[in-house]
Amino acid sequence: MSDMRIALIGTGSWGTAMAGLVASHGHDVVMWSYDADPVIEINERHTNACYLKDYTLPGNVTATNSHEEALTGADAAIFAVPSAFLRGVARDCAPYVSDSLPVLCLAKGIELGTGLLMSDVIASEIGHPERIAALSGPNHAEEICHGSLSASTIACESVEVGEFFKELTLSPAFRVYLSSDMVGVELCGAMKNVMAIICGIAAGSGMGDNALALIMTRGLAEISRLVHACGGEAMTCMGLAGMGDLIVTCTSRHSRNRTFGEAFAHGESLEEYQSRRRMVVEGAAAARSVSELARSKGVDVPLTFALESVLYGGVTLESVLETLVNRIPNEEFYGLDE
Ligand SMILES: NC(=O)C1=CN([C@@H]2O[C@H](COP(=O)(O)OP(=O)(O)OC[C@H]3O[C@@H](n4cnc5c(N)ncnc54)[C@H](O)[C@@H]3O)[C@@H](O)[C@H]2O)C=CC1
Ligand SMILES: O=C(CO)COP(=O)(O)O
Repeated sequence: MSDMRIALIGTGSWGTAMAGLVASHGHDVVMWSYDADPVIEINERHTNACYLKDYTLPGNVTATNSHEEALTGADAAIFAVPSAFLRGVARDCAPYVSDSLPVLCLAKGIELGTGLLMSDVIASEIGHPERIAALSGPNHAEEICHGSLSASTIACESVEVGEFFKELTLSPAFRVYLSSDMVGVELCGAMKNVMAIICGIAAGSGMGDNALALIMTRGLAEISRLVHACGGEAMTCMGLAGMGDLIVTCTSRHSRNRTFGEAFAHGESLEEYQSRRRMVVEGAAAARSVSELARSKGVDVPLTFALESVLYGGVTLESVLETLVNRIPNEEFYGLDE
């Protein structure tokens, strides 16, 4: 793979770490930023301290606020925009994306109102879904930018496109596995954020390690039921995008979802937390969109429904907990038959 020019859409923490990873392989990376400040900082000082502290980008990474400038002449595009903004950003990029450009999606979420995966949101704006891949796994940007060992899964319909992005991102410290199960990989990425908020709330409310293991395990069961109902493979839930990402997001101090849950248990609102951290808590939006998708498929996702009712239904934590612990336990693996 000779040196290429890669458009990296988004200058948040994951976009910045991924830009560094790709650029370290010798490719020129042009980042598109929604905000003006990161463009000046990246071009003048090679840092993006608001999103990634103590990290210096390689010199072959530049930034712009122009979609056209980022995408013209690109050999591939990587979308690293929070899920809530992805459709609008993809729409603005569409005029500059050629029909055959390979595209990699890093966003984790489900679109409210449509139930679409993030790769499908991009496809509905730029067309040609067969050239779009999704990368998901236990990948906190704060560790990857410093070369700490990590791994991820790239899912794609096209083996050729999957292999292309694997080669673009693979390094000894960043191991990349391939999958053809886009539904499983992307749904896992959206749903583990919900479980991480619930784990944060549990920890912040004083529950112990047994309770956190219970939430992660029953969370994985409900993730598997929805993946299966949507046509994905339950085994994907056992992989990096499933169990791997669930563990890291539910336990890591870097996780915004987990730390928001803890802050919420101590009385901070979603709005207060997001403006304090200048970051998006995607599990909060996913509690709603995943619940909507599960209802449309007739799938039981009690933990997700519980978070939805606490965040948006005015239900108290105490009453939701009482409902959850008074449910009569079912067969451990119900809902996975044909
Ligand atoms: N941070 C991480 O370690 C990881 C993040 N991800 C996923 O990557 C995606 C990007 O997340 P992060 O880089 O963490 O974002 P972030 O929370 O660090 O940054 C937020 C970004 O959103 C941009 N933004 C704000 N308002 C906007 C608007 N109206 N339109 C467009 N952009 C706007 C900001 O400029 C900033 O670049 C998310 O879907 C996240 O789940 C996945 C794996 C790891
Ligand atoms: O997806 C992530 C880690 O893989 C990021 O998780 P948080 O959004 O909770 O920080």
